[in-house]
Amino acid sequence: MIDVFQDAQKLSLYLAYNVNVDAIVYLRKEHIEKLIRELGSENVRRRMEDYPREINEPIDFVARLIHALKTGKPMAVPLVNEEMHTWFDERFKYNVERIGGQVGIIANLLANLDFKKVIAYSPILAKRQAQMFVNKPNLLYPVVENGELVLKKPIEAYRENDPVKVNRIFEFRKGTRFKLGNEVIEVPHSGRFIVASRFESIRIETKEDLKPFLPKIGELVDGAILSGYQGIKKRYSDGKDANYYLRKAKEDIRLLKKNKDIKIHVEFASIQDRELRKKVIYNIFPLADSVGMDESEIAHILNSLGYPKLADRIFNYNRIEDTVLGGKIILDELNLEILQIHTIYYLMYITHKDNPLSEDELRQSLEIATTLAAARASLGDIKSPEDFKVGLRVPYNEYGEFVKLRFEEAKRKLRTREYKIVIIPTRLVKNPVSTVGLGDTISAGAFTSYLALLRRKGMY
Ligand SMILES: Nc1ncnc2c1ncn2[C@@H]1O[C@H](COP(=O)(O)OP(=O)(O)O)[C@@H](O)[C@H]1O
Ligand SMILES: O=P(O)(O)OC[C@H]1O[C@](O)(CO)[C@@H](O)[C@@H]1O
Ligand SMILES: [Mg+2]
Repeated sequence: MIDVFQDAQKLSLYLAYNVNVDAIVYLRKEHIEKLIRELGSENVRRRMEDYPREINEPIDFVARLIHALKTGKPMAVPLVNEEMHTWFDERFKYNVERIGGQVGIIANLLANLDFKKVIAYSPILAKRQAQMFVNKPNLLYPVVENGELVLKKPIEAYRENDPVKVNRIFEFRKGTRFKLGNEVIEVPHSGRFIVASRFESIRIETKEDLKPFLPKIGELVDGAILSGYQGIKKRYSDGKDANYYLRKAKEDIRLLKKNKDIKIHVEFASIQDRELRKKVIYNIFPLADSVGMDESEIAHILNSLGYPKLADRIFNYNRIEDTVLGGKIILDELNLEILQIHTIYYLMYITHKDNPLSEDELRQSLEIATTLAAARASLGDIKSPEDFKVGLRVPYNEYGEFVKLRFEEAKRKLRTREYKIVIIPTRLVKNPVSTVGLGDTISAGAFTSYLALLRRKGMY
């Protein structure tokens, strides 16, 4: 496995579009009970039934937070009311502020793992975000100067007037118990609840000056990891809309592939609005080779594709058989080369039978992914390739054998002949430093090792 990891380090990657500041709160029982007291347990319960899909007022936040705590599922809900900044800041002291967004997290991870080159792009780059990137020669931000493409360290490329985007992350821990009225709730899994800022000023796009250089950037790298589409809004006050930005996003992928047929991984993230979610899936997935997502997200996607019952089963029971079935549907309907699903207890790849990698190789790639996540969960951050070993010391979760058994059962029940499907149990850290970004870490490890394995076989 180490040799595959070493081959992956030789790769160069392009990343776009989101770099945020994650302001993290470690949620305690007292925080939760105080919020419930402030807003009233009956009000919270009622709003939980309404299931608000964006945060406009405090009760929306508390309702969705409690829902996430009750299910123990990773969720993200957009914050659309800028006036709520003060409300949050008066109530929470942020324990940590660190780089966030798929680009921010994956850029620092790959740069610290000594990958050959990481070109990280975000349409906004304020000083605060630039300072959070690791300062290493292999992590660069693309700018256009005198009509030429120049790759600079983020700290030399930030723009004074760019907005800073702060997301609030609520880290919750398994076993936390609190009362909602007479109901005692115990959090079933550790995870994170993201309050994702969605404001007019931040557009998910490649700025016009850089756009003509995307084919050149494609030539410079071995693959691209794209994410951030979840930040597109339905409509903007200047008349632009989601269709406009998605058309631009499709153009970007075509340009990146224009001079060299690089593989594209799309890291999916929660999109609450059903219409928007559907648009992102139908516009972007068909242009991607590989897609990664967590268990809430696969359920959301299946809902959009018209499989609400299967979606509910996956969300509520996380059964392997259902995930295999759902994964096959997504792989086929959107015609992906490979789909990677990360859940609390297992990681899964689904590809078509003709994928050049063997099942054993696909498993190795997932092993690298979970090892990196375990290292990050143990240490908080991966600072050097040496940290990989820390992940290797984390044991598989206690349901490891059960996972394998259930998978064999699922394969017997379902038609799987036309596919290669592999599964591994996660190496699960009991008391993670934080969980936000572990999925991004898994997907970066999985996709880059997948590319490295293809390259070994002369297939890429
Ligand atoms: N304590 C932990 N130790 C190791 N891996 C973990 C731990 N908690 C979660 N993970 C892994 O991280 C994944 C989280 O992915 P995801 O929800 O996409 O997070 P994010 O979007 O914040 O990166 C889980 O599916 C699981 O595989
Ligand atoms: O959708 P947004 O606002 O770019 O935020 C994505 C969020 O997902 C993460 O990248 C984790 O996957 C967080 O670091 C970040 O806050
Ligand atoms: Mg994720």
